[in-house]
Amino acid sequence: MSVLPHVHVLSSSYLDQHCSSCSAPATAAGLKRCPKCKRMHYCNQTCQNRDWAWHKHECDALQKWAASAPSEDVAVPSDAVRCLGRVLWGSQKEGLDSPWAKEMRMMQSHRSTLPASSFESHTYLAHSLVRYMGVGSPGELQSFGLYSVTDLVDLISRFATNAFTLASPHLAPIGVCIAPTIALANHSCNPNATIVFPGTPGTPKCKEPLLNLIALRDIAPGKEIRVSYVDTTLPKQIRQKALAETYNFTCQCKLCSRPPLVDPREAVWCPKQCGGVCPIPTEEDSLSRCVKCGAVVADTDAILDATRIGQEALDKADSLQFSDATKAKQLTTNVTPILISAGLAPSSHPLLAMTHLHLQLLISALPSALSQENLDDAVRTAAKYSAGLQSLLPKGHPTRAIALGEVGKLLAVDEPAPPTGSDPARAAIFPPSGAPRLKLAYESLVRAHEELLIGFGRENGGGSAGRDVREAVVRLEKELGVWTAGVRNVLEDMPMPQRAR
Ligand SMILES: C[S@@+](CC[C@H](N)C(=O)[O-])C[C@H]1O[C@@H](n2cnc3c(N)ncnc32)[C@H](O)[C@@H]1O
Repeated sequence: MSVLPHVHVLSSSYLDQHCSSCSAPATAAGLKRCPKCKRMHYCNQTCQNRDWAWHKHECDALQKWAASAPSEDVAVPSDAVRCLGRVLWGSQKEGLDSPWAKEMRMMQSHRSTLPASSFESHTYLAHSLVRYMGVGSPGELQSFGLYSVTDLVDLISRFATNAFTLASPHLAPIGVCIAPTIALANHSCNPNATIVFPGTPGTPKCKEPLLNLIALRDIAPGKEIRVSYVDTTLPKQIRQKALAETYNFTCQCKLCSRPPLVDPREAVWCPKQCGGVCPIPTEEDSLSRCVKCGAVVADTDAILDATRIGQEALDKADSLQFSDATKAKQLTTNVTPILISAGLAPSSHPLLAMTHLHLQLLISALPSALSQENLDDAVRTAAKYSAGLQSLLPKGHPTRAIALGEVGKLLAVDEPAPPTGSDPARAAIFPPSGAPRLKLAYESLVRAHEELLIGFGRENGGGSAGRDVREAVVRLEKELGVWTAGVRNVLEDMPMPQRAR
């Protein structure tokens, strides 16, 4: 199922990097800036014209907001405020009794059961929205269908409960959107479907950003379609907290109510190194045993300390990654070994999230510092991240598919200084060099392509990410000279054979 969201906006930091209409990234030709507000950017006149129905209201509001802003940092309202602004102008444009406006109003609100933790953020959002809309009195809100403060709180609660992250075809979060039909899907931490923006070839720009609801496995007729509202690589406690705070419910899915004996999200290696794993000890339950050999984890304090330090470092590095990438990389580089030496399994929190952040930092630094050492470091980190995800997410999950593609793409980068000579000991070193490296790149990309076709839709060719990987595979095939019919079949994008009924 694929739909165009009712409204979508880019986050402030992406306004000059993506088109505000179709959300495509800037190409070499650059983007055209709105000459009035100087905030919104577009691919071309067509995209600008298409967005004008919204932007004509927004443009004035943005200019007034910027004029009264105390500093450039806050010269553009948050994406939540701009998205809500578009909801209100949209309701006026379409008509308060239009199906568009009714669908918006029918989305679930938690106004009457709002947790105290959301009072402050909702109040702040309400004040910001009123200021952004330039509304001087409550009466002026009536033309938007808001007749009381209760209606305003309802609007904000519906937004908080139903908004989706607008993501790039490679899963980078770039904004926020509302699509009432897709918002009907309830949550599970082990979902049978996923929501992506694949970027579809041949789709006119006026149809983008197209949101796709994609089945991750066969769903029997009558069975409920469930997606995940939170990152399912996180441990139960963190998922449950986020679900309670933002969505106001306690998840009862199988993963939450009947978790496995050892959840790979919260596991340490056996202290006797038998190959088994033990649950991460907690303050409340410090006795932890290996599920395979029964060995007891002795130094529980060291594990508790390491996970606490890891979480703090992760939060800090996360907040620094764009403003001070060097400092963020220092943190991930220094703290990752602490987590590893405490025995955390690669799929465990916060090691997996730390590995992911470290990988992003390594990849963004590569173009300016491409050395064999840096490239190999990035390959190793990508492989660790991908391996961690494989024990948590099902085959074809978009996050897992993208991560596997990253491994293949990094392995396929030309080696700047491959080792010379024929040292037999090198055969055991990861990543390999020369032809074995290309072969590994090829195998990873073929597997990634297969998974991208699932996670981003076979009919979409796996989306932009699937097409990128496919092109890389074809290039490597030529390089490796492996034009075998068996391999080509994998890439034919042929529909899967129908199951026997
Ligand atoms: C995006 S809406 C989903 C559609 C909503 N159930 C409806 O009928 O409009 C999110 C809200 O649905 C409810 N919800 C979603 N998944 C749930 C679950 N697994 N268990 C309990 N409530 C859930 C919660 O109230 C949540 O805030």
